[in-house]
Amino acid sequence: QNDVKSDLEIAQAAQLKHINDIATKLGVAVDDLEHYGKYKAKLPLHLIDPEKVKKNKLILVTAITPTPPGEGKTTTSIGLTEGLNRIGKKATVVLREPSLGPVFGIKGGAAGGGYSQVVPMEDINLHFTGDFSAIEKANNLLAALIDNNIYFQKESLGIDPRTVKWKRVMDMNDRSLRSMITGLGGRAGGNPREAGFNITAASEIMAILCLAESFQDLKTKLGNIYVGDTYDNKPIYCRDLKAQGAMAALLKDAIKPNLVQTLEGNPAIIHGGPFANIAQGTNSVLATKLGLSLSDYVVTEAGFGADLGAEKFLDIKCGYSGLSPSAVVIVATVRALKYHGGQDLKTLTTPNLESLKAGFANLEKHLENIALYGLPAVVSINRFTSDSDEELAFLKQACEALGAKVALSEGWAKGGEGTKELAQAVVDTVANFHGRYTPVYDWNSDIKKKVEAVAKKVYGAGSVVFQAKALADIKHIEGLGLGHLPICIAKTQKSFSDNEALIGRPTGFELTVREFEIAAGAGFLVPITGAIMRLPGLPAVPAALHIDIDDEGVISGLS
Ligand SMILES: Nc1ncnc2c1ncn2[C@@H]1O[C@H](COP(=O)(O)OP(=O)(O)O)[C@@H](O)[C@H]1O
Ligand SMILES: O=COP(=O)(O)O
Ligand SMILES: [Mg+2]
Repeated sequence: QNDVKSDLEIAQAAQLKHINDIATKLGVAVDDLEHYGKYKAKLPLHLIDPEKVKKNKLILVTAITPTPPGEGKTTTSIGLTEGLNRIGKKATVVLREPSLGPVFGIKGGAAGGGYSQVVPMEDINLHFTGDFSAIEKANNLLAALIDNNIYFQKESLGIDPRTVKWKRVMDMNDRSLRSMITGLGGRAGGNPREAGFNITAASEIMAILCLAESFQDLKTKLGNIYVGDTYDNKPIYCRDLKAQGAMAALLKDAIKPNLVQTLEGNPAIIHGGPFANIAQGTNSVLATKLGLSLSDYVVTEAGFGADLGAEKFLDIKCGYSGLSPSAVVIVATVRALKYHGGQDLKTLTTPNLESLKAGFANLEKHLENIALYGLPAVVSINRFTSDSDEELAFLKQACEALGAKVALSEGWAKGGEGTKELAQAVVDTVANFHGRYTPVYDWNSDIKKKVEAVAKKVYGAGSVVFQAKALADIKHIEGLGLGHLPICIAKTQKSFSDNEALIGRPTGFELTVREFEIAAGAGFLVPITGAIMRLPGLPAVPAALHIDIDDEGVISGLS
C-alpha cells in the first residue's frame, strides 16, 4: 500500500532481478543480449517474428486531456502489465524513454509512479543506454555538415542559407537556444545565418528512429531528410550531402530497443522518446514489434491526451507499420475532469461533484474519438488518494451510462494487485474484438483536407485557418511531391483546441495553422498550430534544484 514513500524511495528499495532472468522469462537467449550492466540490455532486431506480431495482442493506453503533471498513462501501462501477469497472461510493457527536459523541468521523470514503475528508474530517467545522446549527435552532425557545405564554396551544393530549416537539438529545456545567429567571427567563423535548437524529443532523427524497421530503412529515411533549397530553388536532401551513412553509424546501438523490468519483475521494453504535442509521441515500431514477438500481450502508450498521442499512434505509426491495437485504455482521473469542469488547479484535491460532472464532457469526447477509430475502449479510472468515494462512484456510473467498459485502477498504490479488475476487462475486450483501426483521413487526400479531418473530427473544431505562411508552405510541399504524407499536428496538450484556455470539451472553435515543417525523412508533415514551441523553457523553480547525490552515489530528489 503506497501511503508516504516517494517514487524514488520505492524504486531504490526494490530487489531487481538480473536482466538475464527477465530475458529468460521472455524466451530470449542470454547470448542475444547486449548488456549495459546487470539491469539493462539491448535486444537484437532479428528476434522480431512477423507471424507473432500479427497474432499477439496490442493494447494502447491513452488518456483524457491532462493537467500539467500528467494523468497516469505510463503508470497505468506498467500497472496494467503487472495485473495481466498476475491473472496469468504473458504481458510486456513497451514505453518511451524519458527526456531530461521534463526530468529537470516541471513533469519530472517518465518511469511510472508509486508501485507501478520500471526500474532502475534513475538510469532510465537520466542517461539510460545513451540513445538520446546518439540521436543528438546524428542530428547535430547533419547541422555541422550543412554549414560546412555552405562554408566551402568549391564543394558547395549552392544551398541558400536562408532556406535551411534544420535545427540543432539538445535534451534540455533551454529557451535561450531557441533562435540565434550562428557563423559569426568573420571568414573563420563561417556564414552568419538564423539558426536555433529544438529539444531532442522533437528531432526528426527521433521520429525516424521510432518509425524505422531495419538498418536499411533507417539509412533511407535519414537520406530523405529535407534540408533546404539551393539559390535556384532546387531541394537539397540529407543524401545530397552524403551524411546518412555517418549518421546511421552513430545510431548503430540506438536503433536497438532497451530491455529493463517492472517493480514486479515483468519485462519492459523502452525505446524512443518523442513528445506527442510537438512530435508524434509514440515509442518505436521496432520495440512494439519485438514486444509482440516475445509476449502474448503488449501494453504500450502514446503521449498526452488521445487527441494527440493516440491519433498519431493510429494515423502515423499504425499507418506505416501495419500494427493495430485490439483495445484502447483511456486513463481518466477525477482531478483532471474537475479541472476541465472549471476547478482551479490548486484545489483539485478538494472533492467537488459539480466540477466533476461538468468536466466529464472531456472524457465523453475522447470516448467518441476512440469509437470513431472503430476501436473498443476501456476507461481506467486512475485512483488518487484525494478522490472521494462519491466522486469515484459518479465517474464509474457516468461511464457505464454511456455503455463504456470502466474499471477502477489502483496500480499506483498497489501495483498489479490493484489492476486485476482492469486487466480482466482489457482481456475480455481484446477477446471480443477482431477488427483493425479506421484511419481519420486518407493520406492521399489534399493536405488541407487532412488537417481539417483531424481538427474537425478529433478535436471538435468548427474550421481551420491556414495563415499565409502555411499556405505558401503547402504549395512548397506539393512542389516537392510530398503532399501524400500523413500529418503530425503540433498543438498544445492542454486543450482539444490550439488555445490552452479552452478546457473541457470546446466545440466549433477555429484552429489556426501558422506554418508547416517538413519531416520528409520520418515521412510526415508538421502543421504548427497556435503558439506551440519546439524547445520548452524551464519553470521558475526547476525540478533540477531538488535533485542531489550523496557520497555513496545514491541519487535523491528525482521524481
Ligand atoms: N494514482 C496516482 N496517484 C498519485 N500519483 C500518480 C498516480 N498516477 C500517476 N501518478 C503520478 O503522476 C505523474 C504522471 O504520471 P505518468 O504515468 O507519468 O502520466 P503520463 O504518462 O500520462 O504523463 C507521475 O509523477 C506519477 O508518479
Ligand atoms: O508526450 C508526452 O508524454 P506523456 O503524456 O507520457 O508525458
Ligand atoms: Mg508518460
